[in-house]
Amino acid sequence: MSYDKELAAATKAAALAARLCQKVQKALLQSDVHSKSDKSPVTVADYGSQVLVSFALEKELPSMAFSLVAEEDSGDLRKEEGKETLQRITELVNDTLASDGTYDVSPLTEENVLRAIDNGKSEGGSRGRHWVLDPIDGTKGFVRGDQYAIALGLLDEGKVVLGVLACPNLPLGSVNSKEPQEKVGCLFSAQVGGGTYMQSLDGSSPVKVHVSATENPEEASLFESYEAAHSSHDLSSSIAKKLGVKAPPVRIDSQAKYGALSRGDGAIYLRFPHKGYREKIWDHAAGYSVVTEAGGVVSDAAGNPLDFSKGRYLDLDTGIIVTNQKLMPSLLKAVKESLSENASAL
Ligand SMILES: Nc1ncnc2c1ncn2[C@@H]1O[C@H](COP(=O)(O)O)[C@@H](OP(=O)(O)O)[C@H]1O
Ligand SMILES: [Mg+2]
Ligand SMILES: [Mg+2]
Ligand SMILES: [Mg+2]
Repeated sequence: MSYDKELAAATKAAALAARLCQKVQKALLQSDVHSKSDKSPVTVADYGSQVLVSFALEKELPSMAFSLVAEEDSGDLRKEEGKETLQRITELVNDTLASDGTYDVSPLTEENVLRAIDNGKSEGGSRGRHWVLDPIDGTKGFVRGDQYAIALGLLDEGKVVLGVLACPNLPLGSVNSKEPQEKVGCLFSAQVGGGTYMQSLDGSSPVKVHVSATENPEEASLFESYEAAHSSHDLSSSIAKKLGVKAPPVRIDSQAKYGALSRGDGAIYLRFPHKGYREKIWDHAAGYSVVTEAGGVVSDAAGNPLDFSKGRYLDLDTGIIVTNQKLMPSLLKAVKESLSENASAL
């Protein structure tokens, strides 16, 4: 089955949301950043991006039954203290729609904005189709001025069938390049059986990308979270040592890691959250599609495939690991050994 229409819609939606995010990141105000009940940050751009993706998907695919599993909800914006933030989001969304010009619509009201955010409340699951959205993945990176991604995937009968990653700050060349890179802004797109393509966010023609073909861990560079709170740097360093990886780890925020891996900038991505953390499907669905269609393999630390069909969370055994087919067996072995020796690192 082809998902061409859905992929085209997802690409448009993510690129539109990226415009809003870029504008906000350039002039981020202290008042734009808030704290959620779990203490994690959320900004006006996370909400604005979710509104635009939800809006654009409905416009582009009016006949498709619409279900969206997305990270943000409107709870805090409906409170008295959220009023000003809601106004600012509504303004940003309307400015972006007007300057983009694709959709000839009257400005959205605050109520439209709240409803568009709440479209993302779906529980997902193993039946039918569900869009899966992280409107800004890597909010901490976004706030710091670093990497982030707008990550949009589609589930069909519990399987990820397409993924789009818009990475506004990712260089078009390798993240390992020693040269300063002026050209930034990449969009990765993939559909099941169709390979992975990268284009520049400002609209160059897509080129097919592949994961690194290296069989030699000594040559493999390794990605992990910038934030040590999101993934144990100690554990990945022990795994890297066992494998013989020579280069220091490359730390970047967000699913931009999956994008960079899909074009061979590095060969391994390790993610080991600290005990008790539950992974959400929107943190991985789009990246999973982009990296697997480029020839990569994604599994949990026990070597099991990821199951996106169980609702908003991924149930998995300690951590997520990504690499190419050749390196996976030795990586799994190193992961198992390191986990048994360093259980306290999590
Ligand atoms: N304690 C924790 N352990 C692991 N992941 C966490 C975490 N707290 C937040 N996260 C997730 O890590 C994501 C960012 O990943 P990375 O470290 O690769 O940039 C966040 O996405 P958001 O930024 O969308 O909230 C969030 O879902
Ligand atoms: Mg978040
Ligand atoms: Mg995220
Ligand atoms: Mg997010």
